[in-house]
Amino acid sequence: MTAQKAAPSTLRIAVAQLNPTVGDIAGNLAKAREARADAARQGADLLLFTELFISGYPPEDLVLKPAFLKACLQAVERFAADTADGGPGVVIGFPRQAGALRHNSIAVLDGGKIIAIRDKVDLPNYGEFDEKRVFDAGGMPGPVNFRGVRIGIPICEDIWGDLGVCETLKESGAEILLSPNGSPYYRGKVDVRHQVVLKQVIETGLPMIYANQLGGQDELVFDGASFAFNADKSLAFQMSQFEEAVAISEWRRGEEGWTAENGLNSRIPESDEADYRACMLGLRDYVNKNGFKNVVLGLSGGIDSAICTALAVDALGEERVRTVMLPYRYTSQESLKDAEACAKALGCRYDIVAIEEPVEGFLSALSDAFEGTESGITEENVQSRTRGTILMAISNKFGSMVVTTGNKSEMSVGYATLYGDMNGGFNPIKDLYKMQVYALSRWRNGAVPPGALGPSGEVIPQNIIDKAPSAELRPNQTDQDSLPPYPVLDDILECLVEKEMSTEEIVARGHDEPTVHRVEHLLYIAEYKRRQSAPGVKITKKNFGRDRRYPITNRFRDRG
Ligand SMILES: Nc1ncnc2c1ncn2[C@@H]1O[C@H](COP(=O)(O)OP(=O)(O)OC[C@H]2O[C@@H]([n+]3cccc(C(=O)O)c3)[C@H](O)[C@@H]2O)[C@@H](O)[C@H]1O
Ligand SMILES: Nc1ncnc2c1ncn2[C@@H]1O[C@H](COP(=O)(O)OP(=O)(O)OP(=O)(O)O)[C@@H](O)[C@H]1O
Ligand SMILES: NC(=O)CC[C@H](N)C(=O)O
Repeated sequence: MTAQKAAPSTLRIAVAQLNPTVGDIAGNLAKAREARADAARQGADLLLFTELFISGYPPEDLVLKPAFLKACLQAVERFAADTADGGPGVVIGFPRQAGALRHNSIAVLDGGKIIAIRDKVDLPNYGEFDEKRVFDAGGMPGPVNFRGVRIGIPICEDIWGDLGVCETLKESGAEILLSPNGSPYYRGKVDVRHQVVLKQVIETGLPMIYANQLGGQDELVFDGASFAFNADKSLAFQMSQFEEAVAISEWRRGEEGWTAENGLNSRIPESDEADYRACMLGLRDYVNKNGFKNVVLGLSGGIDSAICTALAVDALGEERVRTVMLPYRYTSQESLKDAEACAKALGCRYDIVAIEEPVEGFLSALSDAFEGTESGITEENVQSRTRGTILMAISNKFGSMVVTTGNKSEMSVGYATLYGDMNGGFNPIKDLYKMQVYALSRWRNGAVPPGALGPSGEVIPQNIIDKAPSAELRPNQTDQDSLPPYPVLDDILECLVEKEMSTEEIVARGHDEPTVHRVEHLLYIAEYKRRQSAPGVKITKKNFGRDRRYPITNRFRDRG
């Protein structure tokens, strides 16, 4: 008989808050191995990865491919073999086939083997999540005996829902909870997560370590900000937001169970900074993970293209950003001056390509067809489409992705031209209302976020912030000619989009009834445009991606 090992009184647990790439199984395994070497250097006994780390989260329909699941399992088996070295054990997420079922799972690796597998019970199926589509729910999990410590491993939504996963783990003997997460950013989410974890800590009387993924994946940004709470509700540690890290905490077994204090108490940024950094990280990862060397965008002298340029330079560095001013006869001297000043402040390339000739060429080609008609929006859209064509030509010639710049207010009411300024591969400000664009521009002029590659100082000239916004598609045009003032528009939109309020309730907030009805109408009739729009970073609880699935063909109007 082998002697029973005494249960340890300390456990050093490392959290790997890393940026995997969806589908890059070999790359993610290499990253995991590096993290384990780092954790070993820090003296870790156990290393906790985030949800579905091997595949990257969310893998979506990729998990419907048996070959993908097979490759994920092989990667986990290879990683398990590494643990024969006696170094840190590992908790790592991967999608797995189990007979006819597919699970969102974790494997616990130690001593050269997979010593346990647990499956996610509660599959989120709302907002941006679609897990019931591709995964089957696991059975209620029991704790895993890791070197004499019974650890409970609730996977992400298992701690959010009310299926009682944490409670079951406690009842079946778990001493500590380790939760791998793939939790996307929205404004204020760190507090929400703290509250979710605290609720489980209070209900179970167990401490919990919460590990979250980092990085951009299409529209989602995973912001990290992993943390742990002790059973007495004190914060054991807080890791940084928007940055990769492998951080260790030392847990001690006492009369009251396991507690930790590692002193790591990273600053969590305020909302404007957090939103800016989410947009920056989302753009950076979209461009880099999709293999673009550089980006190009139309710089008009307005606020939207200015903040997009700042975000691009911060995300990629000035040498990877090319701006183009595309003036027409309605472009003012002020715009030319502001655009140039902005590019100069950010240090990126600035070219001027006049669009007079191509626009006149289109209009001349159409002159017979348009004979006897009034000049109007059609001709204005030709300007926007000419700009779009030129930007796409530069994209094709130099392999630079076009950054498109429509903010959420414009995307809401269809104030953008299809195949014109809507051209582009990715939109970093798609989920920022116009007033937030102003707020973030002001914030960026006073600060440089950690990890930004751009310069400090006034990178968005003050005049761009102060002047009235205009598309300059006809003489003396301003946005307010056809839209309510942005503070009014944004409030109505937030009520309609984020809060799903009735038009009656919105009017009761003090808004003019015809304006509310008009905005609601514009919102509904612009659905077809949004369906054709480029993806962009999710910042709010409800973006125009998967969070809000309205029909295009829709006659409903809320008239009480
Ligand atoms: N339900 C539906 N399903 C599919 N397609 C539909 C459709 N309804 C219209 N369409 C098509 O869409 C076309 C209309 O869309 P589109 O060609 O884009 O043109 P449209 O929406 O009529 O005009 C563009 C609007 O954006 C404004 N704008 C343009 C450029 C920049 C800015 C700015 O400040 O940033 C603002 C401009 O002032 C104008 O109000 C129709 O001619 C029709 O072909
Ligand atoms: N003269 C121009 N030169 C270069 N790009 C332009 C020009 N006009 C428009 N664009 C491009 O088309 C987008 C839509 O711009 P527009 O001026 O019509 O309205 P906007 O939404 O207020 O944007 P912005 O605040 O950047 O001006 C701009 O963000 C820019 O990328
Ligand atoms: N991946 C998940 O299960 C995440 C769901 C969870 N509600 C979150 O947003 O963090």
